[in-house]
Amino acid sequence: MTDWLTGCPAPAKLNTFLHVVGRREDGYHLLQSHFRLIDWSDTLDFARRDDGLIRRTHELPGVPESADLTLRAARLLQERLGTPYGVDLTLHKVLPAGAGLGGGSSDAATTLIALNRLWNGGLSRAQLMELGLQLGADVPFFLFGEDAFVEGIGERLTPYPGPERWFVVLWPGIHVPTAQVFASPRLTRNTPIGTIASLAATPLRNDLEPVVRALFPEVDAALEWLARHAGMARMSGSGSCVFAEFAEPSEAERIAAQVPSGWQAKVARTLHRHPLHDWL
Ligand SMILES: C[C@@](CO)(OP(=O)(O)O)[C@H](O)COP(=O)(O)OP(=O)(O)OC[C@H]1O[C@@H](n2ccc(N)nc2=O)[C@H](O)[C@@H]1O
Ligand SMILES: Nc1ncnc2c1ncn2[C@@H]1O[C@H](COP(=O)(O)OP(=O)(O)O)[C@@H](O)[C@H]1O
Repeated sequence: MTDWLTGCPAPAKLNTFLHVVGRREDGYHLLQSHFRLIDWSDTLDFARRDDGLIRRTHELPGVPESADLTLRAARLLQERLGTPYGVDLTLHKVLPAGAGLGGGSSDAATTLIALNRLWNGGLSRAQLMELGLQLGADVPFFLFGEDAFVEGIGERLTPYPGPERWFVVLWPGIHVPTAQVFASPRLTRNTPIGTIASLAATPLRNDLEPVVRALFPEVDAALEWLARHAGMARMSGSGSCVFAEFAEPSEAERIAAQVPSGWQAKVARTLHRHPLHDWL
C-alpha cells in the first residue's frame, strides 16, 4: 500500500444549460442541467499519517479549516470507514472560488477518491457519491467522472457525452454566493421538465443568469462583452464565470487574446473522463 499520492487533479465543470424545474420542501431547488468536465484543474497532494490526524498544509483565503471542503471530505470519509489513518493534505488552488466552476466540490471529490485509495477504503463509486452529496450538490458529479445530464439537486446522473469543444471561460473577478442566487424572489422556478431528447432540441439557457446579471453588474458586463465578440455567451452554474463555446481551438484563442485587462480568460477543452476515473 502506497503512503502518499501527489498531483491528483480536481477539474472544473461548466453547465452548458441549467433549468430550475422546482423546489424541494427543504428549500433546495430541483434542476436539470448538462455538466461538462474541462481541463482546468486544482491539484492535491496527500501523505498518509498513522496517528489519525487530518491536517492541511495550504491556506485558503476566507476559508477556515472548519469550512475547507478538502478537510470536511477527509473527516467524513475517515468517520465512514472507521479507519485509524489520517492525512496531511495540500491543495494547490488554481480555480477561482464561488465562480460556478465547482472547484470546491471537485476538490472534495478528489479528496474522497484519493483517500479511499490511500486508506484502502474499498468504497464503490456509488457509495462515495452518496457520501459526497453530504458535502455539496455538485460533488456527486465529479465522482461520477464523466459528462452528465444532472437532475434532482445533483444526485441523479445520466451519462451525457458531448462533442469535443473549446471554451473561453471569462472570470470577472468576483465571487457569487450560490445561496443568495437561489434565494432571490426574481428566480423562475417552473421551467418545464424535459427529457434529454427534448432538451437537446431546446435553445440553451441558464435560469440563474438573469438573477445574477441583476445582482452583479460585473457578470452582466462579462456576458455582454463575450456575446459581442464571440457571438454567444452563457453563465456557468450560479456564476460568476461566463463562457463561449467553440468547435476549433484557434477561434477560442483569438477571442481570449482580446479580453480586456482586469478580467481573467482561460481557454479550456472538454475532458472525456475525470483523470482519476479509473481509481474507482
Ligand atoms: C448551481 C450549481 C449548478 O452546478 O452550481 P455552482 O454554481 O455552485 O457550481 C450547483 O447546483 C450548486 O451546488 P453547490 O455549490 O455544491 O451547492 P451547495 O453548497 O450544496 O448549496 C449552497 C446553497 O445553495 C442553495 N441551493 C443549492 C443547490 C440547489 N440545487 N438548490 C439550492 O437551493 C441552498 O440554499 C444551499 O444552501
Ligand atoms: N477547497 C475549497 N475550494 C474552494 N472553495 C471552498 C473550498 N472549501 C470551501 N470552499 C467554500 O465554498 C465556496 C464555493 O466554492 P466553489 O465550489 O469554488 O464555487 P461554486 O460552487 O460557485 O462553483 C467558496 O466560496 C468557499 O467559501
